[in-house]
Amino acid sequence: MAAARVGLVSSSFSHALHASSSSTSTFTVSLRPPRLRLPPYLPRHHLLPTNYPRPSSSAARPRRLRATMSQAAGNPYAAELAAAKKAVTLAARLCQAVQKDILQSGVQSKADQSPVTVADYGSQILVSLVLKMEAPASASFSMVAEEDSEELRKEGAEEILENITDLVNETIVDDGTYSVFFSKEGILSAIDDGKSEGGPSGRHWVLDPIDGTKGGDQYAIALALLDEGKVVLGVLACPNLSLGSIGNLNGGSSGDQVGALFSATIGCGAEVESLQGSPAQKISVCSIDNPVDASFFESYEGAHSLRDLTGSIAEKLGIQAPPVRIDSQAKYGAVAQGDGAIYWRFPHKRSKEAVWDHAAGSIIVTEAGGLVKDASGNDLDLSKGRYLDRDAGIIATNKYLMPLVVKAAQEAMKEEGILG
Ligand SMILES: Nc1ncnc2c1ncn2[C@@H]1O[C@H](COP(=O)(O)O)[C@@H](OP(=O)(O)O)[C@H]1O
Ligand SMILES: [Mg+2]
Ligand SMILES: [Mg+2]
Ligand SMILES: [Mg+2]
Repeated sequence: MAAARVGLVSSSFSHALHASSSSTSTFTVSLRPPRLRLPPYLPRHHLLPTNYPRPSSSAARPRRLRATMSQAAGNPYAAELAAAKKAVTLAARLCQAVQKDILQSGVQSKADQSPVTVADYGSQILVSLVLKMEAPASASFSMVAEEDSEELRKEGAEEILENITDLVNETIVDDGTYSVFFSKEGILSAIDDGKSEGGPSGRHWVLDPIDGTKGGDQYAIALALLDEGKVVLGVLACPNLSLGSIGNLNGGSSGDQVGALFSATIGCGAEVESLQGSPAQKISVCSIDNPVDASFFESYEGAHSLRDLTGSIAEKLGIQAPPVRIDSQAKYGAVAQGDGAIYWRFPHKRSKEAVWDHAAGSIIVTEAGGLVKDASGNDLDLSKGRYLDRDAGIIATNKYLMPLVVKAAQEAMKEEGILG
């Protein structure tokens, strides 16, 4: 089989195929796709049609969705947006192939004891591949991504590495866009494409390959582009989130499409479409201005946010509706489309918040007309490297509620001794 080893700098497959050898190569381009089969314990095309519970307050009903033209018209980042959508859609396909329970069989523990799975690694590799193949200016490719190859290079990780390699190659063959084959070394090297430190100058992709690894039903593949220190686009693939039941507060009907793709580009608004490719719909945050009518989202995982504190903030605001707890940045998507009024997180300690946990979600909310601030009411600064430099807590809501929520949060934090 003829094959050319190439670096990931080509903007098209045909270009890549004719590229000369490079010692920095991370994958092999083959003239004939390899014949690969998923291991039997990794079933394909199996979806969990789950939905998060809808807020019970009728005032939290969102505005009707409006069909819009694609964000391509007049969008200076149209090419990057198209590449980002393609990247997370392909990664979502891999994630769907590896369902949660099966996914746990390939679980690795990171140094901080948080889990990372074959799907986290696989998703990160596919996003990096698609961005390098599709996005312009890929010669200066920089990506700040959550995972690295350290655990996979350790003794005992051979089987997991083999599973990831098979899974990634199988997904690429199934998709059919790229005739690319990853070796095990290529897999390790592609994961480490995400080691950039980001920062205030130049362009950096920011990726959470699976947000919500350790959680309930919801997870997201979250990808954003940072340009000169500002988030300029974000896409959020939520494979288990239902579309089409937005006005139905009792949850989705069996006819609902499952799999949502949120996207936003700076100055162009925010949209949602089906992961299977329905026309995009413009979205906007709700216009509730009385907190009594508001509902709020917070982490499904109790360890990720101080529930005593958020209970006290909710009480100060007079919020009647019970908390809606879901995993991942799907919460940002839910606020952006007006499913609820507020998303907040107040970590237990002043733990570091990673840029990939907020970059995509925050621009989707701000482009939907909302605000995203820290607990002191300051804008988030995602240009400080891999972690946010912020005051305790993150709040996403509309412009009416933000000052009220910040005030209540400050008071509650003082009472709890969290602020001096
Ligand atoms: N103790 C903790 N406090 C705050 N956040 C935490 C945490 N442990 C993990 N996280 C972060 O919370 C994210 C999930 O967000 P949420 O709580 O909104 O579902 C995780 O993303 P990953 O699943 O990508 O690791 C992880 O970055
Ligand atoms: Mg993680
Ligand atoms: Mg995350
Ligand atoms: Mg993650």
